[in-house]
Amino acid sequence: MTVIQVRGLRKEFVVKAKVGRFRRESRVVEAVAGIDLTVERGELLGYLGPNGAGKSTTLKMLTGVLMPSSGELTVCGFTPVPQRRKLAARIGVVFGQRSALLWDLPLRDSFEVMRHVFRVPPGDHAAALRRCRELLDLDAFLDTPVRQLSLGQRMRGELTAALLHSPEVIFLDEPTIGLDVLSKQAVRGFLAELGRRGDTTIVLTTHDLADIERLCRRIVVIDHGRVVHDGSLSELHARYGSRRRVVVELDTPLTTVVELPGVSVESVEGTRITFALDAHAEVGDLVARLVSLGTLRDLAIAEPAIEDVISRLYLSPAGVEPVT
Ligand SMILES: Nc1ncnc2c1ncn2[C@@H]1O[C@H](COP(=O)(O)OP(=O)(O)OP(=O)(O)O)[C@@H](O)[C@H]1O
Repeated sequence: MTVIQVRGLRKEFVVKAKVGRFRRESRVVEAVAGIDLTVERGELLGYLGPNGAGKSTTLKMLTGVLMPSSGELTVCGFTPVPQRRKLAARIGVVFGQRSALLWDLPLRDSFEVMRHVFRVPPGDHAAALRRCRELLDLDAFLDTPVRQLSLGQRMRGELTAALLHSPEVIFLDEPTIGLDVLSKQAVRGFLAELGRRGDTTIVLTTHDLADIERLCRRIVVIDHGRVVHDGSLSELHARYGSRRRVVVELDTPLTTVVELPGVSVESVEGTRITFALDAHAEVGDLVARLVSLGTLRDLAIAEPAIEDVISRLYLSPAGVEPVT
């Protein structure tokens, strides 16, 4: 079942910029420049892109906060801005910088307010809260006023608040930003569990590469307001020619140049050489060559790092065939 359907979505902002000492000129910023996207029920989608790519703007349009300049979009069958109230009952939103919690009251009271706002039957509310308490370890700070919570504790509270009415789709904008390692793990573990159950669709923007590796089965990358990749992480690696590294330890320094298709020398430190292999190169061919030179002592293969592939992707201009 399709829960998000987006066709030709655009958002332009008119900004005033100072020209010279006194004059101000209007300039149009195209934040989202024609996005098509279909998301099915239960998908866990990573929505990525460099700073200013248009991620938050897209999320704001999907959640009914911003009116699109043009294009069509439905979320859970609703058009977000005109049907914002109906949509609010079906979605959950966690925007890292904004809080849905009541600052001066204990966390528990915010959850009680949510129950009334969304008219959740008491039994359903209690069951949802019990699950969040267990999975997010809330009990130690349920009675603490929100303003006294640490960032990680608050984020766990925000996630709970967004989920208590059992939304079909949850939108998360940078949910792990600024959290310590343990809180990050708690949040990721919770989202992974939510994803595994398969009935909640999750759309997540993040700059944290560990979030992507741990959670996102599908990755949509945008740049300059356009989709430049839509697929799995392994497709991303294959498409952007991410390179494995083979580090070899030799008995004596190499005197012959090793020339193989798709293999290049990345660094040489005495008898230790790091080779970079593109997606089509075979490790076996490199090993066979080094053995034939009679010099190989030890070898380690490092799989492509996600940092490598994402930085290559962000550096390749949108619409142009990526580097291989
Ligand atoms: N209210 C606004 N008025 C004017 N320009 C805006 C407004 N909101 C966003 N923009 C511009 O639209 C573009 C996309 O911004 P957006 O916040 O969607 O990017 P992002 O991908 O979420 O970036 P980041 O990773 O830094 O959060 C940027 O050039 C930004 O300056």
